[in-house]
Amino acid sequence: MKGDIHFATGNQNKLNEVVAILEAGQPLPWTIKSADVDLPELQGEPEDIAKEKCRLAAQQAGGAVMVEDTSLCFNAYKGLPGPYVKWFLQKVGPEGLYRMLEGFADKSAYAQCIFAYTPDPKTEPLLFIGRTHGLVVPPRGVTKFGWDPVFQPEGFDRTYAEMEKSVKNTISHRYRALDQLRQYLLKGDVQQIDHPDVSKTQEVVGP
Ligand SMILES: O=P(O)(O)OP(=O)(O)OP(=O)(O)OC[C@H]1O[C@@H](n2cnc3c(O)ncnc32)[C@H](O)[C@@H]1O
Ligand SMILES: [Mg+2]
Repeated sequence: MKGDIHFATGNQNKLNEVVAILEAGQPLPWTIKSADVDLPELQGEPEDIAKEKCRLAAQQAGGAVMVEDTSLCFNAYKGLPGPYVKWFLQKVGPEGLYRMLEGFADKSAYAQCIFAYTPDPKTEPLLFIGRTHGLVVPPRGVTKFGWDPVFQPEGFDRTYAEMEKSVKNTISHRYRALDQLRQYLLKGDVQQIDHPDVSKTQEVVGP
């Protein structure tokens, strides 16, 4: 076993999906622990946000850290709301997100997840990007996780909210990004400095 990687997030739904995706695939020789560190909502390009979030999390947590930042990008809006979807969702809800596209013929969008990983607080984070293309539709399904009821992935007649979790977790933006990070960790010669200093950590996936 190679040690711990802290997944820093304040979002329980993300954590649940990350655990389910990792448990369904090839086991990692690391223990993934959740770290409840306080992360700011940064602004800028999604890649820069993920990198900076990872640097800040690594400073707080010490040791190896992964974070992710998720965007929902409307093609009619040239990629917005993108990383700012959290605020739009909070103010107008899933229905309001759909209604933002009412005046547009193009309802296409993509969900994007960027994982950023660093083996220690001094190393530049690496990025792993996953996208799932689809349509923004009137909300269908139970609202359990964010904008799931308004996103219908390409090739499906169901929204993320109407799918079994096990199906979402094999085609989602999060799965696609996390699978690349998993491949990297399994192949890569990852240096590990093991000095976690997070008060609220919890083991979620063991080797
Ligand atoms: O602590 P962090 O990891 O940053 O968690 P967060 O909830 O702040 O998440 P983001 O900053 O990445 O903002 C993404 C927004 O999109 C939502 N979201 C993320 N992944 C989603 C998914 O797979 N399906 C639906 N909504 C999702 C999430 O609830 C947020 O409102
Ligand atoms: Mg956030």
